[in-house]
This record gives sequence, C-alpha cells and structure tokens, in this order.
Amino acid sequence: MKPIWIVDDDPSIRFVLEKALARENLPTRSFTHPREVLDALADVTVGDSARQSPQVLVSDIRMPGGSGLQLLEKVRELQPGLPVIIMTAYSDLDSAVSAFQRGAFEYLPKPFDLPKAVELIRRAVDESQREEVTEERQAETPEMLGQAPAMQDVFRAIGRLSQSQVTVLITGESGSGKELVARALHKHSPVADGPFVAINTAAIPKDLLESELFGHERGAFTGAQTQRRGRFEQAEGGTLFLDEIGDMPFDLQTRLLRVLSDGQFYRVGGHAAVKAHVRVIAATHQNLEQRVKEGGFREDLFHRLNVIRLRLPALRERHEDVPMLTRHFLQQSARQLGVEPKRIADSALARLEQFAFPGNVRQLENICHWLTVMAPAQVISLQDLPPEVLEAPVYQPPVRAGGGELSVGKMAAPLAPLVSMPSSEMVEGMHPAVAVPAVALVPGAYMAAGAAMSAPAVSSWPAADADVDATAAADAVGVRGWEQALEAEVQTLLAGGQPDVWDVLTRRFESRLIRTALLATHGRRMEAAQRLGIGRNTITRKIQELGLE
Ligand SMILES: Nc1ncnc2c1ncn2[C@@H]1O[C@H](COP(=O)(O)OP(=O)(O)OP(=O)(O)O)[C@@H](O)[C@H]1O
Repeated sequence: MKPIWIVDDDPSIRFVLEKALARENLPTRSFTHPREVLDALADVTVGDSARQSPQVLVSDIRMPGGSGLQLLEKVRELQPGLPVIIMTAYSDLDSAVSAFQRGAFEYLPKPFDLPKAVELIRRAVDESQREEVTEERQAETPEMLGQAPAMQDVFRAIGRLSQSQVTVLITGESGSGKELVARALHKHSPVADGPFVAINTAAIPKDLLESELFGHERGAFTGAQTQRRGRFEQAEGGTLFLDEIGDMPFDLQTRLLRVLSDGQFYRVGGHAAVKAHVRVIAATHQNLEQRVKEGGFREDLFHRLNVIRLRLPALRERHEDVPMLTRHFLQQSARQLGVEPKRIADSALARLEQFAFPGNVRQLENICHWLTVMAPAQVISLQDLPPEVLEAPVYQPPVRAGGGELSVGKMAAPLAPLVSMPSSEMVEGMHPAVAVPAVALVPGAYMAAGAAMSAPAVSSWPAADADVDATAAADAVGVRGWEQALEAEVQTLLAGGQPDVWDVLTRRFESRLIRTALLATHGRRMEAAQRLGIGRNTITRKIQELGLE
C-alpha cells in the first residue's frame, strides 16, 4: 500500500502518528512543512517505492513553512481524489469551515484521541482505494476487435461520434462488449483527457446508489461521517458510464433526469447545487421500450438517453469474428499466465464458430482462458473444447426471409439498425430509432456459470477453505470425480429429508466457485468475475447474497 503522508512541524505529533499507524501496518512518510510535500508530489515516480504518491495526506494547519489550508488547495488541484485530513490545535469554527470548503476529507482537532485518529485515517484509506479502482479501470482500455460488417458499422459510428459529446445509449446482450464501446467512445471524444467513470446500477444496493451517484454531505445520514464525492463529481470533465441503466430504481431515474436537463445536482443532504459537466453514456441489455410500457422506466428519461442508440450485435450474429477473437484471447491468456500461447486446430475453431455463445465475447474469452490452462497439448483439438460447446446443438445462423426479417427456427426478430437516433439528430448513415430487443438464442440455460461448472478445478490454484462436508468428499475422490461426489451428496440430502436441496447446494457451489476465483486473483473481484465468465454485477451481488464479504 502507498504511504500515509504526515505534515506537521511538531515532532511529537509526527512520532505518535507514525508509531500508531505502523502498528496498523500502514506505512508513513513524514514532512515538516508544506513545501517539502509539494516537492515530493512533483517527484512522484511510478514503480519507484521510495517516490510513491500518497494514499492519504494528514496535515497540520499552522506551520512555520506555510499554511495547511493552502497546501490542501494545491493538493486538491494536483490530486483531486486524494483524501486530506486537516488537524489543528486551534480548533475554531473558521478553520473547520475553511478546511471543508477547500474539500478536506475530515477535520481533526488537537489534541486527538489516537485510536479515533487512526480509525479516521483508515476510512480515508478506504475512500482513496475506492478512487484508485476507478483510475485503474480508466487506465486499462483493452483492444476492440471485429472484422464482421456489423462491427465495422460500430467502429464507423464511434468515428462519427468522435467530435460530439452527445448522450449515447448502448444496447446489447451481456458480455457483447458494451463497456468496451463506451470506453472507445470516451477515448475518441473531445473529453478524452477527462476521467472515464463507470457505475453499474444493478450491482449497488438501492439505498446506497443515490449517494454513490451524487455523493453526500457529512451527516446526511447515519454513517455519513465525512463528505463524499459521488460518481458524477468524479467524472467531472469526462464521461460517466451508467451500466445496466434499466435496473435503476424509479425515484433515482427522476433525479438522473433532472441532472441531465439542468446540468447540476445536489449531494445527498446538500443544499448547494453542484455543476455537472459530464458526458453520459448509458448501457442496458434490457428492452427499455418494454420497460417503459410496463411502467418500470420513465419515458422522459428514456428519450433523454436515447438521443443516439448504438446496438451491439451478439457474437453469434458475427461468427466470422470468432477465429480472430479466439487467437487474440489465447494470446492474452498466455500472457497473463506467463506461458507459450496455444494454437487451435481448424476443426476446433469450426466448432466454436457453430456455437451460439449465449455469454457472448466474455464467454469466448473465458473458454480461451480455460483452454490455455486445461488443454493438454500446444495445439487445441476438437475434443479439448469444454462440454458446453461440444454438447450444444449446432447453431443455425438466421437466414433472411423474403420480407426482410430474420427468422430462426421458432424465433424471429426484425433486423436492427446498429445506430439509431431521432430524426432531428440524424447524421449520415445513421438510422431513425427502431425498437428492437436482442433475441437470446440460448441452447439450454445461460452459460456463464455453466462454463465454470464444467471446468475442473485447476490444481495449481490455492484451494478455498473447506467449509462443507460435501466438498471434502469431492476432494477425497479427486477432481475428476467431483460430479459423483455431488450425486452422493444429493442422495444423502434427499434421504435425510433436507428441504431446499437445490438452494442449499447452489449456494455452496457458488460460494466455492467465487471464493476459489477470488483466491486465484488475490481478491480482485473484476478479474475473478472475468475468469469465471460472469458479469461484474453478478459477482458483486453474489458476494453479498452469499455473505462472502
Ligand atoms: N470486440 C471485442 N474485442 C475484444 N474484446 C472484447 C470485444 N468485445 C468484448 N470484449 C471483451 O469481452 C469482455 C466483456 O465485454 P464488456 O464488459 O464490454 O461487455 P458488456 O456488454 O459491457 O457486459 P455486461 O453487460 O455483462 O456488463 C471484456 O473482457 C471485453 O474486453
């Protein structure tokens, strides 16, 4: 972890804080006046542990070398996300107000109670790590590949939109690359130098979402001990990506609509309007028109968001991209695992092209990762493919019927334009909005969890703690016999008259999957979700539901 920077001309304060934080395994770096801090900030070098940036700054107000409040102002300019705690022996109202006006995380009057000060610093560390996740995610913009005409249309649309900051609604099935498109729209936009901040409205509990989006004032509700910036503020001057917008609670939809029309908002518990210069991109896998009809989504908000719509085709609608994506993901997995990239036999590739990919590109990425680990030889052959691919019926791509409609067996869907917009905003090559839900052609159940279920445990990964007898039984028979062990467990539970066998075993199965993946990724949830082949919102929800926090 990066160090807590302490600035105080009083050596006894520096000493007690250094010692107390060291006991908590929190590294520190101390300074005697503000100038040194600014010099050290200018000298920060990524990758050099002696010149790391601070995690949190704790500063005195009155020091011979300058004022802590001025330092606070400068630091807020240089590192807006860095929490700054201001301490002073002159605990008067003016300095407290000044500190908060300048954006201090918290104000600490001296003399302070040491455990309380440490707890406060811990909270500031949590806040700064939360900001770091956002920054980390900004840094990584993976390459977006696609040769299929449908993807070329998407790339063209991104190009056409590159001069504008218009609101965009991206639709498409889960795992089809909506976030990647949102990132590309940001990267090629006039606000590319600003932040890209993503929030998944489905993954955040309803009662926290409002303060997550708009921030809150200190004391706004129980537990709001400090003022906090919301995602709108974090995205100032950049792009806010609202993922799974269809799941946003109705009352928050009203607040969002107000921000989009007024260009300003209020923090929870706040009375001062905060200006929002933010480009909004929203995404959903749902049919929003349908949600509007059912009364679950505000029609006026829908029209606000639907200024330009970009529909991402499902992977099965662009199966010609499967070979290129497969090679790309095999190389990517090999890089991640530090091994030689595997090649794939034509017969195996042909089978992948005939697969419906209900989990879309994310599922292909996951399968490639699995093959890199599990396929015994350097060349992946047909029989190495996971059972959900081998056992799935061959996917028949839709053939265009005479009337210009797509028809697939019993299912049919009209052909959707890739980009749509109301006629008033029409640009060349883009079509008026047409409501088209993506049709899920799913052979059997949704495959995200299925892929993981059919993948045997990877022996080189550390095992999760044994928490249930059934898993101990599975270990005893070895990884190849886990299905038999499961059968035995089911029989035992059925014979014992256990109610809710399904729920009980599903919870155990999912807990084990998620915990093992978290261990393998050193607790990194995004990566764990990616490697399991499930969405971010799914893993977050499951972790909460299963009590794995
Ligand atoms: N065209 C593409 N080229 C390369 N990688 C892609 C492409 N499309 C998607 N991916 C990869 O597939 C994974 C899923 O993509 P992404 O998260 O953007 O999908 P999504 O539609 O936003 O999913 P969800 O709706 O579940 O949030 C990511 O790892 C992404 O990098």
